[in-house]
This record gives sequence, C-alpha cells and structure tokens, in this order.
Amino acid sequence: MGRIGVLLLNLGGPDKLEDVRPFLYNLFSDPEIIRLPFSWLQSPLAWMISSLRAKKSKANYQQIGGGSPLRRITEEQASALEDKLRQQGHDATVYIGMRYWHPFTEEAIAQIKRDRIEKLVVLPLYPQFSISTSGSSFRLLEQLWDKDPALQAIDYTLVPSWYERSGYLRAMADLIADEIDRAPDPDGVHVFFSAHGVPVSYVEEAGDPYQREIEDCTTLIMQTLNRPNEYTLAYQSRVGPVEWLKPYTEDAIEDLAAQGIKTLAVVPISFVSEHIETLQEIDMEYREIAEEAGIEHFQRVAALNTHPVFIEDLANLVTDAIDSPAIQFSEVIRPEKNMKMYPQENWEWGMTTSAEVWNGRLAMLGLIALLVEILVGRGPLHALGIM
Ligand SMILES: C=CC1=C(C)c2cc3[nH]c(cc4nc(cc5[nH]c(cc1n2)c(C)c5CCC(=O)O)C(CCC(=O)O)=C4C)c(C)c3C=C
Ligand SMILES: [Fe+2]
Ligand SMILES: [Fe+2]
Repeated sequence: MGRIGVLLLNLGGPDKLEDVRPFLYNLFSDPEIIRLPFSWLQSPLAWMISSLRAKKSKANYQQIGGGSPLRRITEEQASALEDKLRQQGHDATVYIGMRYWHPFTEEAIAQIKRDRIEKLVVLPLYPQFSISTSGSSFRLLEQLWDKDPALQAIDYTLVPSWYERSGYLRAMADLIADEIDRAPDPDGVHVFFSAHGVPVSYVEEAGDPYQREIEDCTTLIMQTLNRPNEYTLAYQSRVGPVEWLKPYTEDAIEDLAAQGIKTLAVVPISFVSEHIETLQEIDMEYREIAEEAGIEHFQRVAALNTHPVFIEDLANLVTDAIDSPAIQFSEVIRPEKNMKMYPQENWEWGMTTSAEVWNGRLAMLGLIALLVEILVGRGPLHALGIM
C-alpha cells in the first residue's frame, strides 16, 4: 500500500477575539449554511450578518477564555490518530482541514499534494452527516478536485458518517456511565442528549439525513449503555428566525424539571470535541435555565476529545475505509437544486419572470433593512437574537 493520507474535516473556530468576525463571515458566506436566490447577495449579506452577530458571539468566546479550543483539540486528535495508525504499521500522515478557520481545508490540500499522497481517506469529525457540516466540506473539496488534475490522480474515499461504529458507541457510553455513577441516585439520572440543531427545511426539503442519524445514534448509545435510565433528545444552538429541529434544548429542560426530574446528565452528541456550544452554551446558559427550573444536579458528559477507545476506533475506521469500495463525491447527499434554505424560507424562487423581479425587490428591501439595523443597532434581527 502506498503512502496514506487521512484528511480530518472540521468546522474551525476563532483562536482569539479578533478572529470572531472574519470567522463568522466565512461561515455565513457558505451557501450550505445560508443559500440566497442570488449569489451576488451572499457576500454583502455574510458581511452584514457577521458584523451584527460578532458582538454577541465575541462575548460568548470571551466567557470561555477568548477563543475556541477546537484547533488545539483537533490537533491532539490528529496526532493521536497518526500515532495509532503508525503503531499498526501504516505509513500514514493525518491532516486537518477546517471549513471556516485555520488551518483551512485548502491549506491541508496543498500539503497533501506536496507530500505526494497516493491514497486519501477523507474523514469528517462529525459522527452524523449534515448538508451543513460534512456536506459543505465535501462540496468544497469537490470544487478543488474539479479544477486540479493532481488531485484527480489521488485514490480517495469519503466517509460520510460513522456514528454506528462500536468503538465510538462504547466510548460515548463509557463517558455517560462515568457521569451517571457520579450522581447521588444513579438510576434516577435522566440522560439528556443535546444535538446541534439544523433548520427544519434542511431535513424536510433538502433531504438532510441528519435528524434520522441523530435519532439512530441516541438509540444505539442507549443500547450500548445498557442501563435503566430514561432519556430525551433535544436540539440546541439555533440561529436566526426560521424553525429549527424540535424540541429545543431549553424547552425540553424546563419540561423535564416540571415533571419533577432532579438530575440531568447532558450529552453533547453532534460533535467530538469540547467547543463553544459545550463550554459556554451548555455549561453556562443551559445550566442557568435548568437550575432556575428546579434541576438540582446539572451534570455534563465530557466530549470525546482523545478518548483512547475513540481514537482506536478512528484508526480502525481509516483501515476499514481503505479496504472497502471507495465512496466518491458524486455519491454523497447534496441539497436538491433550487432548494430553499435558511434564512429565506418565505421567499419565492425565480421560476418565473415576475417571481424573479419580486425576489430582487425583496432582496433589496432586506438589504436596506439590514443596513438600517447596523446603523441604529436595533431591529428585528436583534429582537430575534441573531445579533
Ligand atoms: C454537527 C454540528 C453542527 C451543525 C449541524 C451546525 C449547523 C449550523 N451552525 C450554524 C451557525 C453557527 N455555528 C457556529 C459555531 C459552531 N457550529 C458547530 C457545529 C455545527 N453547526 C460548532 C462545533 C461550532 C463552534 C466552533 C467553535 O468555535 O468552538 C457559529 C458561531 C458561534 C456563534 O456565533 O454562535 C454559528 C453562527 C448554522 C446556521 C447551522 C446550520 C444551518
Ligand atoms: Fe454551527
Ligand atoms: Fe450558540
């Protein structure tokens, strides 16, 4: 077997407060996150939303020490995985390609070319597939491949999702069991899975398998845990005015408290590292909501980070992927063409000339409203909590 490259894909996060606004700009420039009827609107809108959201987002990053730990943790995971693969006798190098911040996917690809990698396993660090996460990174890679014969010469395979793997499930169950056993009444602990949300339109219109995969994943983790504890699945971190997957985490916490539940073990389930939504949103915001609602023990299950069972499973996943038929870009799920996506659910698509004219007018009105909101610092986006 020739030289193996493993490309770990991840979201990326601002290393320091000055990075927050440009990081958000990159995120909102992604048509897989916000798709607009006119591509020329993407950059100005991304600029405006990122400028408006930066203040709130910076305050959150400030609360966790002024930046995201994602780069450091992903580097630790990459180096643990590389060590494990080498111990198993593989001449493997692990690369990190972040979607919205350093080290960018393009930088990883440039290094992969310089290293003359012959066999590449593309492995997103998202256990479940979403159009907005793994799908977006695959789309970016596909664009790079389309224009580069050197990349086309690499024998690559994609791993769309991997939440069913037994090592991953065992590592998650271990961490949950640790937390349950710490509680005063272990059997009374309510296991609370909090998944990152996506807008409902992703699932219902674009065909995103994310919700189904998350639901399957929680069932499999509970089977692996094999304890009598009750459990709930809810969705956190919504952004913007559209409807996201329900129940929302804060509502589900309040419902459980109203039912008399006293202990929650909150399990972050969409992501394998600590990041802003575990350290700030769960540990600070949801804790406060829970305690106010009457939850007496609000416990949070740690993220996998470099859990040895998890890293070993990732190494096996890489070798399994090499031994299986390759999965190409054309085989992964992508949103249907002309699919409506966040945040313009109510806009008509330009199927007819008159719709097109109205789209243009609405887009201009929206743009003007956003400009006014930036200037005055108040408006519907602030009211809805986007900024
Ligand atoms: C599987 C995980 C994730 C999904 C699905 C996802 C979808 C999604 N996210 C946004 C908007 C934002 N995400 C932000 C940060 C962020 N998102 C994820 C993961 C998923 N996102 C992570 C791990 C992080 C944090 C990285 C870090 O710095 O630690 C942010 C920025 C932070 C903030 O301002 O709140 C935004 C904005 C949308 C719109 C979306 C689906 C359409
Ligand atoms: Fe996100
Ligand atoms: Fe958040």
